[in-house]
Amino acid sequence: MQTLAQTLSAQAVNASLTQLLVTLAETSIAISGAVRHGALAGVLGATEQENVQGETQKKLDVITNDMLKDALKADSTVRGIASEEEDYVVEANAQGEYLVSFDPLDGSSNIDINSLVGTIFSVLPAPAGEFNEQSFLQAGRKQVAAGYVLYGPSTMMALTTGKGTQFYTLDPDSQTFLLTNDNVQITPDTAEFAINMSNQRFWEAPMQTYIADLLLGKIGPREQSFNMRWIAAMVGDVHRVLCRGGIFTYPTDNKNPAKPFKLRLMYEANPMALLVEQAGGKASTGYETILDIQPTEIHQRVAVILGSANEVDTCLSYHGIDYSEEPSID
Ligand SMILES: O=P(O)(O)OC[C@H]1O[C@](O)(COP(=O)(O)O)[C@@H](O)[C@@H]1O
Ligand SMILES: [Mg+2]
Ligand SMILES: [Mg+2]
Repeated sequence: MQTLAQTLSAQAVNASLTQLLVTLAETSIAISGAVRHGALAGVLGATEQENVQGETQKKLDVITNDMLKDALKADSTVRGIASEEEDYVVEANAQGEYLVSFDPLDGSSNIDINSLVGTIFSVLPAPAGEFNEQSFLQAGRKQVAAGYVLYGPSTMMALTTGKGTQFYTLDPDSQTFLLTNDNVQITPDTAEFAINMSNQRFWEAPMQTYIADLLLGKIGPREQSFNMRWIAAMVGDVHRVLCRGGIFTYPTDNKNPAKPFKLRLMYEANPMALLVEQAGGKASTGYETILDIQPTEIHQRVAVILGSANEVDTCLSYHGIDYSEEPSID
């Protein structure tokens, strides 16, 4: 089986991007070790701190953020970083060619129940000149690489450098990632959806109607039964979609009108959207293709609808309807 470096070489990925991706892979192997030790290492539970988004930080949020920040600052290819757990962008090396945005621990509410968590990352080219937040504000389409590492029963990495999406599995003996799927393909059709149903009353009309039709199953307009899954870690839900198809959404809601979206564009939606598109799927907000959004700030949030291409299209067709005139779709 091919190693990560061998696969990147076969893809003609340049030396500096290869170096950066190896740094990310090696750091995630160290994170995998920290996660595995769980309660034995005293890394479970919350800190006293909040991040810039007002969320209480788990100990592992802080530990994994520091591991990635230290490793990336020490990598000469990195110009700067942006993280869910850092209020502001962090400058790294003046000569660095790349900007890395990351969610060091996705699904952190799962950590104390020993359930799925992961790390999500996005790599953008560093613009010439001054380094600041503005440097990161590039559409997701500009990403030169994106991926996640899932700390599950086995540790797996999904990665794209724009040449399809690949899966690697961490060999626990050699502590190296080995290529286990060189061409991930999302089935275009699906009978499985993922959404946090507890927010139903807060959704906009298009999502209310779309999900209601899925729930009607064979007696509804879709004339088929749909199953539901929700891991509460985007990294786990998107991994399932990449493995066996499905539609995943965290839609707009009005639970808190000041915060209509949950997922973060730069280090959750964009990298996942690139992985999904590179595997033949689609990713949208309902009104706009995620990878075409022009970001306005590093911690901004967006609605996300992604997965099997035909099912995403069906969901989007509900968003084209004027619900003030017509409350339901035939
Ligand atoms: O708890 P909810 O509302 O179901 O939200 C789950 C979503 O929140 C997230 O956990 C946010 O990620 P963080 O753990 O990095 O904050 C997503 O991964 C997941 O899809
Ligand atoms: Mg997250
Ligand atoms: Mg996180």
